[in-house]
Amino acid sequence: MILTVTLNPAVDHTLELGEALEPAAVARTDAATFDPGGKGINVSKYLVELEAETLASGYVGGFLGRFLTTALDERGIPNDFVEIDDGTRLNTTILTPGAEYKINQDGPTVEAGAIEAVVETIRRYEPETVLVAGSLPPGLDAGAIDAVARAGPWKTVVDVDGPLLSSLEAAYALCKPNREELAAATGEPTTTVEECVAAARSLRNRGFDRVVASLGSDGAVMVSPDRAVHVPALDADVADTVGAGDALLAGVLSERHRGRSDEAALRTGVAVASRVVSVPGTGVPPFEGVRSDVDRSGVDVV
Ligand SMILES: O=P(O)(O)OC[C@@]1(O)O[C@H](CO)[C@@H](O)[C@@H]1O
Repeated sequence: MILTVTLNPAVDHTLELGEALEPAAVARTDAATFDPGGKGINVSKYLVELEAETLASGYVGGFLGRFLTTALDERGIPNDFVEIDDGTRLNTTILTPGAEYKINQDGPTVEAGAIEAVVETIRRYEPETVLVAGSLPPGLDAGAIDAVARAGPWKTVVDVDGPLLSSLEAAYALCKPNREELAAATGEPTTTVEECVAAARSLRNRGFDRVVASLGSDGAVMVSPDRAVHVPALDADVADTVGAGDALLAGVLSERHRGRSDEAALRTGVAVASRVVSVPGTGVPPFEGVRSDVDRSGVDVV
């Protein structure tokens, strides 16, 4: 099982507007969705669609927390969250013709000692892999993620921002920075694919067995102990990019969990991400035909 931990989940509110946002004018729309979100939760949503065994965990609280777990139950996403007193946040995406605005709240305060309750939940399910993904809520620091990684025999994967990535101290099976996070974590240039591979190699040497970097329209690279592979992006009609990195990670983790090669895993990740960018917000599009997208994708060993 791949158990995902989202320490700072969100309800994703996505609004599509027919025209640009203007100051001091009321914008109106009938295109609005609410999705259970946060990076680990999204990965679990995509893993279910890829028929991989998963469970979503983390903290929830308040009426948005209740909405989130109810929505996951209704959508058949296995979940077991720790309840906290403060309320789960609402994150907003506004899509206008040609522009994407994203506003993320800080989230509820969580006491440092509360990480033990999440660790207890993880232990109950004996997962092979644990993914910790997304921002930390106020009250927690990198030590909480290291505590999860050190608490059991599972492989731990992380998808966190650059400064947090560089302050982790435990051993990790994989991390998935985007281009900016890779630059922030290493202080190295990441303009070209070759520079991203070099930066990913130096990040590998700091305690991450594999580094998968999502590079937007340049696709993605994976640097593992013995090689580096690059898969270019597939053509897609992009509604928005929210959740693209989570989709890439879900594709990679599902295939690696099935014992497939790094190339196969990265090609699947890129194919899944190209599906997810075609729908607004963090809803799950149909994944039929994703295998033939994988066959269409190229791969270079770099
Ligand atoms: O504020 P964080 O935790 O960094 O990111 C949260 C978030 O933007 O990430 C997901 C998309 O990747 C969304 O579901 C969610 O709103």
